[in-house]
This record gives sequence, structure tokens and C-alpha cells, in this order.
Amino acid sequence: DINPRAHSYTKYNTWDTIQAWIASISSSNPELISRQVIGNTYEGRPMNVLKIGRKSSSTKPSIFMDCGIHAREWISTAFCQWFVKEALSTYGTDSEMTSLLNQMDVYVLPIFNIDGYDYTHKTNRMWRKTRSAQSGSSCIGADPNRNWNAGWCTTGASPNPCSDTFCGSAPESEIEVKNVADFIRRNKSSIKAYLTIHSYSQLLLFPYSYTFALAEHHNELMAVAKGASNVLRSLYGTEYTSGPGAATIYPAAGGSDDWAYDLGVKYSFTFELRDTGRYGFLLPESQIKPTCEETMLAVKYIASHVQKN
Ligand SMILES: NS(=O)(=O)N[C@@H](Cc1ccccc1)C(=O)O
Ligand SMILES: [Zn+2]
Repeated sequence: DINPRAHSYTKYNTWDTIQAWIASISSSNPELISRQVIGNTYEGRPMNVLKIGRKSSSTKPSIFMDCGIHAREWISTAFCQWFVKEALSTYGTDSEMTSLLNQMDVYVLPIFNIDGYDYTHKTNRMWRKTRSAQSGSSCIGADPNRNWNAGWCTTGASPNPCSDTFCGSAPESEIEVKNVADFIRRNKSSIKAYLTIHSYSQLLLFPYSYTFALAEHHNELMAVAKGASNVLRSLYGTEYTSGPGAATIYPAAGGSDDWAYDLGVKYSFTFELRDTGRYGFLLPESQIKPTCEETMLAVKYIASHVQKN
């Protein structure tokens, strides 16, 4: 075993532990889960997409969910691991999950920004960006949530490589972003929803962040976000705010949700998980379980809406 420390769903696992977990869980149930490497990170780590759903010879409609695009948002990466465990362990007993995995596939990228995540464990807990070298600067990395080709670098992003919201030298300059964008483009006819998991602030956002203009499907997206926030609150009373990114958090161009929406993925949402600032990115491990349980309800709510529409 490359890593003596056991994997835990209620701890913030290291990259080595997560890599070992991906290998074992993706071979645990060939009827329900498989894995594909969609490319490597800048520092050469493999980006694994887990495909979860009842095996079918034909292509099923799907949902794409990524976690850990921002390195320091550890609760996000913990949630994708929790989702995978819940999906596999409740298929066959939970009617919603069984129906979802029979009718659709869920593509899960448990850790988008692996280089950055490893760096937060080893060097700087508050790192946010990728770890790529930037020509003409000694500063490292670009913000992977400013690097998508959606109003790229027009607002709420910086052209300065030393900024934490550096938009990159060009759209998809970050290999991690290009790998995911390529995957979604290849599968865009079957991908019906895009969920990207961040922290913190307790928000359920949807397009647009690059403009205050309302999205074509604003009313439906708002209704789905509110319904998801309501069911999330029903478990522990955690309060979420729903709304378009620009007005609900701040204008910011180059985000993955805006890009997916403009590609044609109608149900595109960004989750900002717990908390509202007391611990911020340093959410204690004691809150992993309740956060994941309440977020499961919201994700399943959205998934069932997607299934029906
Ligand atoms: N997770 S966060 O604290 O960094 N907030 C996000 C907010 C956000 C969400 C969706 C599109 C653009 C911006 C960010 O990328 O700034
Ligand atoms: Zn984030």
C-alpha cells in the first residue's frame, strides 16, 4: 500500500490516500463504477473521473460533478468522496439513488486541482490556485475558476500572475481546466447537468457570474436552487442563499459554471459549502459528516429535477 494511513470519509485525506482510495473504490463494483484518466495535472498527477451508474451498453444521460477546483476548499474534496460512497452503498435500497443510477450516469471528479491540494497539505494551507509556472513572473499558478472561456478576464479577475484571481495567460491555459473542458465537450450531448463544489459561504449559485444579465433559464434555475436549499435546511437548519453568481456573491468571469451553461448544459450550479466565516476554509473535521449529509439532500434534489426534465 503506497500509503499506510487508512482512508476516512470523515477526515481530510491526503492526495496519496485519495489516490489509493480511487484505485480501490473504482474496482470495487464493476456493475456500478468505473474510472477513466482524463489527463494529467501540471505536475504530472493523474486526473481520475469516476463514472457511477448501472452499467449500460448505450450512452445514458449524465451529470458531471467536480470538487476541489480550489485547493484550500478541503470540505469540497471531502464531499465528492462522500458522494461516491453514498451512491455505491445506497444503490438498491434508497429509491431516489437507485432510480438516478439506473436512468443516468454521474461523472465525479473528486479532486480537480490535485497539485494545489497536495501543496495545501504540505506547504501552504491557504493556497487556492494551480501550481503552474507563469512566463515573465516568479509567481505561481492561475485561478482555475477564472480560466474558463466565459467572459474570460473581463471582470472579477486579474491579469497579474501574482494575484489569487489571476485568469491565466489565455482561456484554458491551465492544463487541468483544459482536460476537464475537453471531457465535457466530448460528452456534451449526454451531460445534462454540471455541479461544481466549492467552499465557503453556504450559497447555491447559478449563471451568470460574468454579467448581471439574467440567464435564459433564470426562473427555473432559481426555483431548483431554492428547492435544493430548502431540503438541505430540513436536516440541520443550515441556511443557504440561492441566486445568480454576480448578484449573490460577486461578479467574476471565467468560471466553470458559466462556461458549461453557455456550452448548453442547462442545469449548471456552483455550491459554496459550510460555513459562513467562523472557520471558513478551515472547517473542522467534526463538520464533514453533517455538511456532507445535508449536501447529499440538495444534490439528490437537483438530480431528480434533471431526471424529470
Ligand atoms: N469558492 S470561492 O470562495 O473562491 N468563490 C467562487 C465564487 C464563484 C462561483 C462561480 C463562478 C465564479 C465565482 C470564486 O471562484 O471566487
Ligand atoms: Zn472556490
